[in-house]
Amino acid sequence: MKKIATLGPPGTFSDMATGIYTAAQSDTFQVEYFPTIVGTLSEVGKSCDIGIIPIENFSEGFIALVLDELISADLNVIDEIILPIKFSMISNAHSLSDIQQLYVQFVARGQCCEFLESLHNAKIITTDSNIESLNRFKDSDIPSAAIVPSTSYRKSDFPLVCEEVNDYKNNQTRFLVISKVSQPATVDADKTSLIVLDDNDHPGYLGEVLLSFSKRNINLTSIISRPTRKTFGKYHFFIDFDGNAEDPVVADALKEIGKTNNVKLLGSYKKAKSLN
Ligand SMILES: O=C(O)C(=O)C[C@]1(C(=O)O)C=C[C@@H](O)C=C1
Repeated sequence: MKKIATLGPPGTFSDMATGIYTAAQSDTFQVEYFPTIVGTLSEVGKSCDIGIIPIENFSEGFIALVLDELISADLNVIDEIILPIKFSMISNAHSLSDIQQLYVQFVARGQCCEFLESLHNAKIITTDSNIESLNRFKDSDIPSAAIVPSTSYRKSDFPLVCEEVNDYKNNQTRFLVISKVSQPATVDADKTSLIVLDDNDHPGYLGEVLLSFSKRNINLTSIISRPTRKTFGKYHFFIDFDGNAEDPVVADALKEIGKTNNVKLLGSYKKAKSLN
């Protein structure tokens, strides 16, 4: 049976995305849980065949540490999933002003800023996953709280619950399905991801790359830079675009870009439907 790596403990949003992915596959999978996002990613191709990793939140943008891992690791993107994200705050205190400490996952923190700003007395403790936040809160013996997935608790178990504490009602996170082994793109693959590695910085570097897409009428869906960490002013570019790398027009664009740049093709896959 194939093994699939995801962020644990069970009940994280990553686990929910994993459930959606596995339900749509003909293969059966055994889910393996890891305590951190980077730890999950690093098990892909080792103890696990594939992994499900959050890559982008609707309001917070891309998760930098995932982008950085994709630059250095040799991994392929084979699918994506978009999930609605709703958070609640649960507490063993009776009023917000009594809360002394609050557990929140480091990406979730940025999605609940307005609510967290309103808590003046609580020390904020960041965690690696939303279910770690839940478990550490349950173990605490002082007035505490946690920001947790809205599906992860029973309201009647806690004296204080605030629902939908996420800043944006329509909050969503995009997850990537990652594989060590490259797979032939499915026939319905209509989106491609790549990284242009900054090995050949020169005037017009980015402009030339963009021109290769625009003159062929290829629509970019995102472009994001990450520093090379070698010197200021040098960046790698992550580009997502509509189209399959095997489509002759796309293949032609990739060939042109590859002549003067070091391109890391991450893969072509079926674009997930946005939940708007
Ligand atoms: O902790 C979880 O529940 C996760 O699956 C991680 C994660 C993330 O890091 O983006 C997933 C979705 C939300 O954006 C918040 C947390």
